[in-house]
Amino acid sequence: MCPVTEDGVQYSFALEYTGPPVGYDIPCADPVNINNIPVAAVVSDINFQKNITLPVVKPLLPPSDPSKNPKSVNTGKNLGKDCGSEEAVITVSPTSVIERAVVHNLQECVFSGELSSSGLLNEAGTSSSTNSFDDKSRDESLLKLRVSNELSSNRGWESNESVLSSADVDDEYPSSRVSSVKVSNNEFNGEGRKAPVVTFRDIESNDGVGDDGVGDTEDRFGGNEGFFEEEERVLRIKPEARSKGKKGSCYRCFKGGKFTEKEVCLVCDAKYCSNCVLRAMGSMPEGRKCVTCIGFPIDESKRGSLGRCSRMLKRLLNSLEVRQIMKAEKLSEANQLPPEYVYVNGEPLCHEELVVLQACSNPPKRMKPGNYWYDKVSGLWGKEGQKPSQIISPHLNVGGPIKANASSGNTQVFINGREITKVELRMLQLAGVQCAGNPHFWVNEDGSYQEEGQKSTKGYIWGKAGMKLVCAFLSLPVPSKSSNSCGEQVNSLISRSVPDYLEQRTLLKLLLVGFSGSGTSTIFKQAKILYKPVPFTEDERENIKLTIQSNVYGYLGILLEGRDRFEEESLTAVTKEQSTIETEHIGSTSNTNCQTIYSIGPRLKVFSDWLLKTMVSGNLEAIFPAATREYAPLVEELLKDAAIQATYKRRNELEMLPSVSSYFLERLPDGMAVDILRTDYEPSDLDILYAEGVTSSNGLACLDFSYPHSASDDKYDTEDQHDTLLRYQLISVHARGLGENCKWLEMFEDVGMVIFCVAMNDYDQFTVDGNGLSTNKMLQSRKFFESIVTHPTFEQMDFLLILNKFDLFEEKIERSPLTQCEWFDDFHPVISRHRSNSNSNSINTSPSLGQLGAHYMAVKFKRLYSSLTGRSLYTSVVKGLEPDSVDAALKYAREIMKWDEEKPNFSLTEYSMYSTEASSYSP
Ligand SMILES: Nc1nc2c(ncn2[C@@H]2O[C@H](COP(=O)(O)OP(=O)(O)OP(=O)(O)O)[C@@H](O)[C@H]2O)c(=O)[nH]1
Ligand SMILES: [Mg+2]
Repeated sequence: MCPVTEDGVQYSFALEYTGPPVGYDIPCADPVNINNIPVAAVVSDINFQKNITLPVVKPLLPPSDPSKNPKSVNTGKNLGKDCGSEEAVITVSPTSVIERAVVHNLQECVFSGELSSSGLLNEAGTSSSTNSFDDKSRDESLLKLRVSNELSSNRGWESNESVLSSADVDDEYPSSRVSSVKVSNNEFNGEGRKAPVVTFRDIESNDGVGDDGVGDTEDRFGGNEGFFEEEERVLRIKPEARSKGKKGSCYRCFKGGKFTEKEVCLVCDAKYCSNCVLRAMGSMPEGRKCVTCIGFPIDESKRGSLGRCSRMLKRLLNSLEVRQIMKAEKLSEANQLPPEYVYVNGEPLCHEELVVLQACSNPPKRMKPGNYWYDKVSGLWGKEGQKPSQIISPHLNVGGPIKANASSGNTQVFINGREITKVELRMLQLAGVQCAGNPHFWVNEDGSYQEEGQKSTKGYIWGKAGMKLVCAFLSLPVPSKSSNSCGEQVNSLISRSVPDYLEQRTLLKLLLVGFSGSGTSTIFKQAKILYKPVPFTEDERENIKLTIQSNVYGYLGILLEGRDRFEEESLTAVTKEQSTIETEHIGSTSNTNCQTIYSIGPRLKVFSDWLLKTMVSGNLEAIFPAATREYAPLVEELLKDAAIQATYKRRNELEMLPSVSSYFLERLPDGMAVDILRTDYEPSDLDILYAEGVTSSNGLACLDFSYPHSASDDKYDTEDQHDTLLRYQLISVHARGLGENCKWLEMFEDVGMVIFCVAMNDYDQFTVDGNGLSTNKMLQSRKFFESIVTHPTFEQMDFLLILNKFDLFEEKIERSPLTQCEWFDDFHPVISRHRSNSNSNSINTSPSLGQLGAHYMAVKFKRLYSSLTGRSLYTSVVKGLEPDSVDAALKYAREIMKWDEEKPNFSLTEYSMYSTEASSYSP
């Protein structure tokens, strides 16, 4: 049969794999399925001059390539296009799957090549077969496409397309528009050594199809059961969208440009503007797909966006419709992950195995096509070549036996037959497991372990206090509560008709870092208060209360010290004055019992001396909280004493008194923090936020949370129901906790984004650096920022910069110029106090000096970041301790992560535009 096109030129295709043999365990008994041949490539849309699109091949995650970014893959697109010749050579890497082969404008094409026993297309004529995966073979290989032309005449794809574009909203799916692949595997034997010929045949071109192929085709397609016989299989090929309009325009009306908001088809990537989307996608029984794409599997790179509604749809449809469409998108059969795309311990899954895996009580999160390893005894689960990412339900009968090198460990320590990674070894060591002598451990799902060959349990890995934190720090999983039910009821699970795909929850990690005093602990506490129904337990509140009370004692101590100093200074001044008077009036008696405004009575003096002595000796913590009860009346008296009040007025001279102390010391109308020191004191949320030392200042803190659904989210349309299902983890780690040269950062490689905090009011403050030199705090913050953003672990990571403490900054910049920091020496704002904004009628909308400063600072960091990484930095300003401000910043972080998932749909300019737009100062 001759493949023919509209222009009368006939083509035949030969696809050959000419690279070195590579081994993928695709069983050869598997029917030859073009969807499942891991040849590699990444060719998207090869357009020959004759308007033929040849195989569209999507990357499958290579076994040891954690690269999540499909953009990094060479698409070979231009190669095919520019070539325009009759033979195109496309460079591909041999670790991908031909997902779609689309033939436009042509009625049939033949893919000829050979499958090796490992299921690979191999150089035609040779029958090499390899089962082992050889690293070298992963190198770029060549895939040859040959096109030869003969003459013929027939109608082609273009004429189809005109039918397509007139498709009406509720049109039934026109099966005539389905192309099909006819796979002939009669030459295919069980060993796969003989070259099968894969024939692609457009359904309309079947023998005897007349010019008006549409009606014919429907009949043919309706009755295509007959095609599924032993000898031949007919498979659908996904439609490939091509816009006739200019680049970036709507695929239906050809209007608009790159920046027009568009909805994307999950299958063919066609993009429609808001005027066309409902016409092109109809009632969306399987979610956002063109009417013509219904029934086709989705583009795997879009799996992450399943069920995540766009703003456009929310505008166009009512919420019930949106919910139904999103539900259909997640649940419809055609959209489910094809089991054969998931390899577990080197074996592709079958349908039942995938169901078992997804329906178990603790399933892998967000499963995507790829290669995974699974330790059935402990339930440890991870991507091939990587450390474990999760502990799923154990004892599931899926995939093959685990391989020793499954996680590419090189520690010579084994768990259930797998050589563990360095991080796991570190975890074992921290858990107190003896790892000397290259032991082989047997670890059960409850964490109990024993050495192979021995009977007694030596201990419990995750049982030790603090192990959860250690694991969180090392980004290692811990057993979830649901995973320790021993033995899954596999059979009953298989019989569950619909696996609960909705429950595929994921944990998105946000790493919060910043230089000392930048406010990370405060943001962490804010997140707790904002997103946890019970932010602090009774015990925690009691501890916080004690912390705050001891802080206030600390402030009091600083005041008392100050008072001593001021009193002494005054006395010296007075004595000096008196001695002058005395010399002037010789013979008068000297009076050493001088009183100053800083003097206190003897009783208070005794108490003050005792308190200072206790504090200096570091015993305050010990006598606390007894002190609160016993000395409360004395403290109250002290705080109200005129001498202390006078000292407090000169607080700017007390370097040791942190500015936050004003919050606690000035909270009452009578001026001092008396109520705090009472035993019945209950700290408010704001007290907790202001309190120093509530979260560990050295180490690491983790917070698991979900963003609650709030009314304001609806208003701004930033939230969708699905988000309340997503779990997030905020990991706060102190600069000190990262070790020298941030060496611990590599433990956070699986975080979704990094939030970096900078205290804006640091610009005129100094601190002593590691070399004992006094350095500007902002410059130190910048240095820390540089080392984090350039750390190899975070190469592809998104960064959100939080410019913190705007309230303090705004107040400070009015009296202390920003140029005090040498990095900001070119800040010369032009302030017009009564300039009206050209965009509004309001008077005096010009930004304040603080706002200009914040914007300037954001730009400085953005420039620095892009010069270091070539990427754009997201920024957000946190106004102060009001919850709304931190809430906005953390929700912004969530939005960024959402965009990240949809990144393939964004162009760089669109993306960076978002970042600039969204970065705003809250005032
Ligand atoms: N006024 C004001 N104070 C803030 C803000 N954010 C944090 N603070 C205060 O700044 C001080 C330091 O904040 P922390 O959150 O402890 O800073 P950190 O980065 O954890 O600091 P270390 O752990 O000590 O390195 C605390 O007393 C906070 O109450 C803010 O936006 N406005
Ligand atoms: Mg802290």
